[in-house]
Amino acid sequence: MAKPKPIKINQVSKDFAKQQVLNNIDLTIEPETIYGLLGRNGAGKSTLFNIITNRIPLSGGEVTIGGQTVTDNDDVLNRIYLMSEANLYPSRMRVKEIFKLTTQLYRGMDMRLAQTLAEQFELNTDTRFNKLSTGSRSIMKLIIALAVDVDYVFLDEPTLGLDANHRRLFYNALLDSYAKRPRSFVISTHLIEEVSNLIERVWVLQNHQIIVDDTTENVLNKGFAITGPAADVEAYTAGLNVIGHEALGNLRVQYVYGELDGDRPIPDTISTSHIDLQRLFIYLTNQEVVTVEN
Ligand SMILES: Nc1ncnc2c1ncn2[C@@H]1O[C@H](COP(=O)(O)OP(=O)(O)OP(=O)(O)O)[C@@H](O)[C@H]1O
Repeated sequence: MAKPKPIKINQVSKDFAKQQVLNNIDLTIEPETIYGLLGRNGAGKSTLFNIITNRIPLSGGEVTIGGQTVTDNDDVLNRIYLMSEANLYPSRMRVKEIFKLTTQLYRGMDMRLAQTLAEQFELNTDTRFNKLSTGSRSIMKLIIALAVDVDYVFLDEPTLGLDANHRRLFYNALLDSYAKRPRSFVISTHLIEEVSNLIERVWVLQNHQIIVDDTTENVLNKGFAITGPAADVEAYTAGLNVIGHEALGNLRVQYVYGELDGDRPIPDTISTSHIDLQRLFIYLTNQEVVTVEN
């Protein structure tokens, strides 16, 4: 089967009344790649997902696949699945009926996988949707997202309401399913450390724009903690892209995003180490103005 065409997000903007949410977003979603979309509460993650999947209209720009717009285009929309908090199902419908409905709305669904996952997650498929707990609703939607036959799956806070065991089960099921049938997943989440081993590419949405669009590996390689006596640390980090700092007794830690200056010798009093994605995200999104060199 030929590889699907990438999704291109070109200069996409969105305003709600007078409130600007997205400002000229440019992104490419490649086939068979797992992305993490990170952003603080209200940054616009769900809005971006809703636009890409044609749930809401955009205010400017366009979203295309292979040159075709996604707007009201069923031919391309049936290759894209959005799992979100919204409950779109008839409330009295049973889980197994919802699975069947999904096969009709998309190109199909791997019913055997859906059944296996339902057993693993202990979801009774005879239960009516309105009788499911919050966690069980999430589980049902996750099962559909993993079993539906599409090229692009958008997961908007997929683990909402799931306990730690179920979250682990889901991450494993996602990787398993991806290995058997590679396709793209775009995951928005606040549980950054839990997905950092899963995602190949990181997007950070902040101040209406994408401020990071890079491989997870590159992003992690660019994040440093520089620790030592305050005067030495400040002298060493002068001119570098400092995104945050902390005082630890007599020591100071400055967090840097970007290249360290290779020509500048590191004093003996200073230690440098890499930082995790969660901490990097906190500092990148804590500031009014952030300079990010992609
Ligand atoms: N239908 C709507 N009408 C008006 N404003 C909206 C609408 N949907 C979203 N917004 C506003 O757009 C902004 C972005 O919301 P969105 O839900 O996309 O953020 P998010 O990044 O998904 O947030 P969270 O992490 O809290 O779920 C918020 O200020 C929200 O209040």
